[in-house]
Amino acid sequence: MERLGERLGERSAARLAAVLRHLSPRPAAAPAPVSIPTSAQVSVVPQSGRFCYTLDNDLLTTEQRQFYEDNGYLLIKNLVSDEDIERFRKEFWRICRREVKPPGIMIMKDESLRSQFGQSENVVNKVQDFQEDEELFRYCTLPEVLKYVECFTGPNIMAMHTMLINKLPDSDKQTFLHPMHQDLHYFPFRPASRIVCAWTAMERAHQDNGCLVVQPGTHRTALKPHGYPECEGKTNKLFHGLLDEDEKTPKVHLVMEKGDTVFFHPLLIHGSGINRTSGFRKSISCHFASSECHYIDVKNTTQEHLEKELQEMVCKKYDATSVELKTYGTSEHGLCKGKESTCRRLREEQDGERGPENELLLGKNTDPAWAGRIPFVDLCKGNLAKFCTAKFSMLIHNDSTELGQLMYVKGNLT
Ligand SMILES: CCCCCCCCCCCCCC(=O)SCCNC(=O)CCNC(=O)[C@H](O)C(C)(C)COP(=O)(O)OP(=O)(O)OC[C@H]1O[C@@H](n2cnc3c(N)ncnc32)[C@H](O)[C@@H]1OP(=O)(O)O
Ligand SMILES: O=C(O)CCC(=O)C(=O)O
Repeated sequence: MERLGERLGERSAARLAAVLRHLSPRPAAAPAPVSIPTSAQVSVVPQSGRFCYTLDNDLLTTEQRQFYEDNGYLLIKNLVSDEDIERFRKEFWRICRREVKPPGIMIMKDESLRSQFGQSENVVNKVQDFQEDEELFRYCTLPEVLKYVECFTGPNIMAMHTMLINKLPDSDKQTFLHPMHQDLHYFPFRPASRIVCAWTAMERAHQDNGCLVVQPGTHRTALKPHGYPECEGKTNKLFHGLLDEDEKTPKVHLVMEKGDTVFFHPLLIHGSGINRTSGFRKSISCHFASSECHYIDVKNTTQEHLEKELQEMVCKKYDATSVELKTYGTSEHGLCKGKESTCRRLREEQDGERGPENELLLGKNTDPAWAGRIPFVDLCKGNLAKFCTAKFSMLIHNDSTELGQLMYVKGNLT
């Protein structure tokens, strides 16, 4: 498999690893866990009766809680500083220019500009899965963001999916329309109410440049069938939308200033239109989930065809007749430059009953290479876990696996 890694080249290999992280129920190229303390002041037990989408906390006012309960989103003005946003903007430029190449990152170009040589802010619609980019991942660890996230997830938080969207000027209806959808369609884990998206405007977002559009109250509905809806212009691959748009519920355009942040529920129906201005519309976002969430099997659900589409793409892209996840899984240390020892160790841990991670948990790991690592049990006590190995999987067949257990796979973590 190391030969496969060489053949694919660095970029493809990182991409393959990213795709497989989406698909594999087992940890992929595993970075060392990083922990960011949360306040741990939020009760993990939803308050009975009045509130079911927010947890008891000392941050949200009763009105704010009620607003989220009723509408499925909460907008906090001026949450992220200009200084941080400028740092994210600069990092985005560096990624576009390939000055930095964080492992696993996905750079999505505008379809009509794909053949264009080079990459710049002018052709990149979004970067996704930036968990290995220290500067961008700082967004997910900002205390001002996390303190709100906690109100929805509780204190044990996983950063599940990250995006920086750069909605390009769109003169010919070719590009970046986000059809109305529910994010839960992409997530094979539950419960939905312990998942929340934090979305921060990096410049003023308004109707003309394709701000977020939400249908308030739709978080109270079930997950609906998604696919490629008929819409003007081209549809982007893997951008599924509601097959039957909910015409009855009014749409609200979320006009937001730079730094404003909206937190929204994964069942809330939302999307964004095209950018009719000549400027860019940037946002940075992360989907967080409680580490007490568990994976579900998407077989025979409305999410199953997304799984199939992903599998087909992987098979086609890597010229495989079937995706043998176990085989790919063993190649991770070869594919992930600079992380060999970590990956190999985790690999050994998966294959044997006992691994260094478990020994760390048991206090028996004296290897200096593991010094300072945080065992999962501690992550559970009020920390944000940055752990892309726990990245959601569409192929989980064990419907009771906790997200946290997927981080380390084996061992009695309780
Ligand atoms: C790892 C994949 C995970 C996706 C799940 C998202 C989870 C999100 C969860 C959170 C949800 C939050 C809510 C949300 O965010 S909702 C939106 C969620 N969807 C996405 O975020 C998808 C983002 N895009 C990608 O992951 C990549 O760009 C894909 C995987 C699509 C291509 O990757 P890549 O560029 O490396 O692969 P390739 O060069 O070999 O092309 C393969 C094929 O794809 C075609 N093509 C490429 N680009 C476009 C385009 N723009 N328009 C139309 N087609 C396009 C291309 O022509 C070729 O087709 P064909 O020649 O085979 O016919
Ligand atoms: O930022 C956008 O334009 C749309 C984002 C979105 O729909 C999402 O994060 O689910």
